[in-house]
Amino acid sequence: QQTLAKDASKKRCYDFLNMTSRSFAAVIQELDDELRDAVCLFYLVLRGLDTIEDDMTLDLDRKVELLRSFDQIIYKEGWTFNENGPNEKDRALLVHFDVVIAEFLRLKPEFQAVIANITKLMGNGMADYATGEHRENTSVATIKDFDLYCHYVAGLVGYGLSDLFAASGLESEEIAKDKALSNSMGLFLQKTNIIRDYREDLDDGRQFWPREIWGKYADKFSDFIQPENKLKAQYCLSNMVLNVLDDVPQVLTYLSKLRNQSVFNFCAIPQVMAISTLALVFNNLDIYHRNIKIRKGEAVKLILDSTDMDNVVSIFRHYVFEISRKNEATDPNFMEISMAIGRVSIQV
Ligand SMILES: O=C(O)CO[C@@H](C(=O)O)[C@@H](OCCCCCc1ccc2ccccc2c1)C(=O)NCCCCCc1ccc2ccccc2c1
Ligand SMILES: [Mg+2]
Ligand SMILES: [Mg+2]
Repeated sequence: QQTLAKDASKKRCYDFLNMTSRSFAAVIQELDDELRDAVCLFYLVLRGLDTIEDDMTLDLDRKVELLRSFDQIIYKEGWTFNENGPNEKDRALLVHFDVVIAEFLRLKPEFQAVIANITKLMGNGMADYATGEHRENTSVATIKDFDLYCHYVAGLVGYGLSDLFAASGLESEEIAKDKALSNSMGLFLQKTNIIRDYREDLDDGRQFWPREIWGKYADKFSDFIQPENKLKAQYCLSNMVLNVLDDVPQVLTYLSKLRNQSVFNFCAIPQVMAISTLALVFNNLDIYHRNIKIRKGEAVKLILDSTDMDNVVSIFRHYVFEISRKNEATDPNFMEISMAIGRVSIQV
């Protein structure tokens, strides 16, 4: 009877994984046995934390209390949460979070420790950001703030994944040593999403683009949706893409160190989706009006092709070339973008 109950709650966790993630559920489920459950629970715990961070209807003090104590909450058997607003997209995960906690507590202690440590760092980072001096319109001031916020919400995921890869024995301890490489794996994904999500976040009253960049092109963050600001909007966008290109060399270096096939697929697929998305959004003013996504057919092709380093390198070369083709000489960022592309091109 016990095993039946245990299998049922594990199955429910994978149902929550498929419910809360379009892009990561498939690649997580392809991981080898030694890693699959740990990475699934790592995702669900952090998605639960992010569901609290994203909820703008929560009282700020209540939000901060939950963010800073989430690393202890995941040890509280039976804990659930139903204070999320009705429109919070993943509220069901927290309503049934006792199932996630029960499975988390069945992981090897070493995996639990990695997940709890990253949860503590991310929860406190999110809380610091939510209560920081720029709290009034949750805006990011400098490029340094931008890198720090993305480190909290995504770079730390890279840290934790590298630790899990090493702890599982499927990758060497070496992969977890170079924190800058693990950080870039998260920054590249998160920053690309932040560029793509300009309009969705603006409508939610949130802005993650650093004022140090967009302030060069407009007085207000929402100015870019006005047709008369088309040119400024294009230059601001290319400036944002330039900032993201900095992480490409480290992403390729990290991927080249992986040895386990299932880990490589898991790491490479989100990165090739991101470089494809980056080429799509570059000089594409539609991002100021709607959420654009790469076509399904292209995504499928990328997934099938991203199984070895040579293919991944040529996929990056293809999209970096596409960005250079779209790069316009009249753009004030033209030279910097050409040089950033040059730095990547000598590597791919
Ligand atoms: O609400 C949403 O749907 C989007 O939320 C974004 C936000 O609120 O900014 C934002 O929330 C961030 C806070 C929660 C992070 C949850 C997460 C994501 C992916 C994982 C993959 C594997 C294991 C654990 C994972 C944990 C978000 O989901 N951004 C997507 C990019 C995050 C990338 C994380 C990441 C970092 C390094 C990686 C290295 C290799 C493979 C996957 C990687 C994945
Ligand atoms: Mg979110
Ligand atoms: Mg969030």
